[in-house]
Amino acid sequence: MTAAPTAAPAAPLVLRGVRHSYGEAEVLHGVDLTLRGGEAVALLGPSGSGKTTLLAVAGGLLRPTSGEVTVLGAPLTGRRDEAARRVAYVLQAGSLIPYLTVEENLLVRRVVTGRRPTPADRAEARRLLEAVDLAARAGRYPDRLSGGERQRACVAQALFTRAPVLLADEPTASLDRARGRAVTELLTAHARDTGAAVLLATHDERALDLTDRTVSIEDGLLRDGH
Ligand SMILES: Nc1ncnc2c1ncn2[C@@H]1O[C@H](COP(=O)(O)OP(=O)(O)OP(=O)(O)O)[C@@H](O)[C@H]1O
Repeated sequence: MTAAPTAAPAAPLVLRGVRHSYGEAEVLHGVDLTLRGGEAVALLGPSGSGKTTLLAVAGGLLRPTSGEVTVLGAPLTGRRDEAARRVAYVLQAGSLIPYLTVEENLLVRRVVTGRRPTPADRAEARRLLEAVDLAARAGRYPDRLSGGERQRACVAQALFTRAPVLLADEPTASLDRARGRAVTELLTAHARDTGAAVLLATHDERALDLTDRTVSIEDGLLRDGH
């Protein structure tokens, strides 16, 4: 037997032949997608094309009807998997806990029960809140934020987890052009600086020049963009 060549490190996120159906209706028809570490990829497609479904399958929120998803080489079979813990999510519906302040909503993502946040945790939470222009809102509760502020808090929350895979579903939907670009820039810089793979779903073509690559989805099928 010959020795196996040194294996390249597994890609942060790989989807192979992923199909998904809601009842009888198949909405993903065999998606193949690989995200490399350090790249930010835009998933562009019109409303109803399958972006949210693809992200939900990639994050373990939905099981594919067939095909497979791996995170750093480990199979993802559900939200409780070890693999799923390596995926951070910016959900369209938001993910802020209402009885925690904005800053606490970040800290709770990484600081496990029983451990107090360190000064370094707090400093990083503050740095991220500053990056999304929410430093002045750090002590507020989510119900006292605007829709755009909530969306930016969710982005900061996902970045704070330092997960190697970050999936963001329309993270700029409630933002004006300048803030939308700032958030896209932040996600791209996060990929570059931390080596994370970032996939952001959007139907907004205005910020595509900021990501490393675009893949388009139409009627549940991918085609490579630029
Ligand atoms: N829970 C569900 N049950 C049945 N069909 C669904 C469900 N969720 C989505 N669909 C259908 O699956 C298809 C893809 O929906 P999906 O939400 O993934 O698209 P999208 O590209 O994210 O759209 P949008 O940009 O409007 O959020 C659509 O035809 C939608 O009607």
